[in-house]
Amino acid sequence: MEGLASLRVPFQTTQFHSSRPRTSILPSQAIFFHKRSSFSSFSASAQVESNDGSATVATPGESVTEALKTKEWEVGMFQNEVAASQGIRIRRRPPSGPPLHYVGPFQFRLQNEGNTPRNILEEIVWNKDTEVSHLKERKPLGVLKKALENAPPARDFIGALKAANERTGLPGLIAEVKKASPSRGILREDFDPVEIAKAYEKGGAACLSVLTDEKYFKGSFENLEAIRMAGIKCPLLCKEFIIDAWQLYYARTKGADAVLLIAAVLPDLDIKYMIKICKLLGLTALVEVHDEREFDRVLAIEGIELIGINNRNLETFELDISITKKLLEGERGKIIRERGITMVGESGLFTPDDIAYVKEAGVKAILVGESIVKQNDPGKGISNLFGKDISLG
Ligand SMILES: O=C(O)c1ccccc1NCC(=O)[C@H](O)[C@H](O)COP(=O)(O)O
Repeated sequence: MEGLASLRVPFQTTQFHSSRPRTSILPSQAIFFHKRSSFSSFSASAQVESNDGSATVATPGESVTEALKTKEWEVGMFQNEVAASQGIRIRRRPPSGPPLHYVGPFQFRLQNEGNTPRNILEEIVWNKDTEVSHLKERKPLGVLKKALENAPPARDFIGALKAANERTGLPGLIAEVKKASPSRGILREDFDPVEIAKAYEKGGAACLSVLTDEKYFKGSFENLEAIRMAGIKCPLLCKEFIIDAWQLYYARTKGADAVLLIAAVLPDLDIKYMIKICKLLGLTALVEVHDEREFDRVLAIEGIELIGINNRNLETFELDISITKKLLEGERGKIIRERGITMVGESGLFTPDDIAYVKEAGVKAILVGESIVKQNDPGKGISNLFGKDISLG
């Protein structure tokens, strides 16, 4: 789509690319502008049928493209309302609406509280929404379904974690291939994803987590594909911000064996629907929670086999590994044991004491990035983390 720019840069992530004079901008406001497509000159009233079969009416002066954008925004607003009713604070779309104003070839939007993300997770989700809609245009679902025929077979992610847990008596390790993160910046300058993946596997990792988000984590689907094609045997988690079922198909075509579904972002119906699609594709869903409310929502969903407790608050970056313990105490821990759900402790794990602490809390697996990816030898980083060599020898 069009180039998006902002004068006030939220979280220092968007860039200004315009030669447009800045004098017309109010001091506390910013402007998003887009180059208008050739469709924009079409101004007669028109009706178009959208994906859900309903019709969108373009009023006089409004192009079909603009009308569709408005419709898309309305759907987003409905999603925001459903999500909010489930305690989800992340808004799927900016609530103050799509771009409104046209001058010459540019489309303007005043930046205000309603269209500025409230935290980094919301910013990531809004960007992902735009990114995915562009990708979908390039590779529609039909094309992906065809590509699935050539995808490598999916491997047993939970089976690998359980086997490692039985072999070592310690939580099975999902080792994360991550170059950077919003909370920590660049973690490793000399980043060779395949070399890191090989070192992790040699060091005793049961599974690998590969960041595919480019903008915030400097990851890529090329990394995921390259690791899969390099002969790595560990099952691979596609660590992505999933907001659309299309991404599940895409991840599978790139060699993923598992995907992450974040309860702080996805309403219950989305999680239920995506779990069904995952089963259809042979993908394992790691459903991530951070607090009691999210955990209870997820426990009420049928067919959940793998739940991660993220010790990092993705809105504030605050890390607290006692969250894993708190959520697994009492009735919830009992339900987990009765149902045989595999629990994963995620984020902020650095020492053998941390591992002992979350193991004691009841996790059978851990997801670790920073503490091992930063080591010169990430394989050695694994022995340091566990306080002993857990490789197959
Ligand atoms: O890590 C971040 O800054 C972050 C920000 C926004 C959304 C997600 C984020 N991280 C994802 C993760 O939770 C971690 O990559 C993963 O659990 C490993 O954590 P760590 O061992 O602390 O690197």
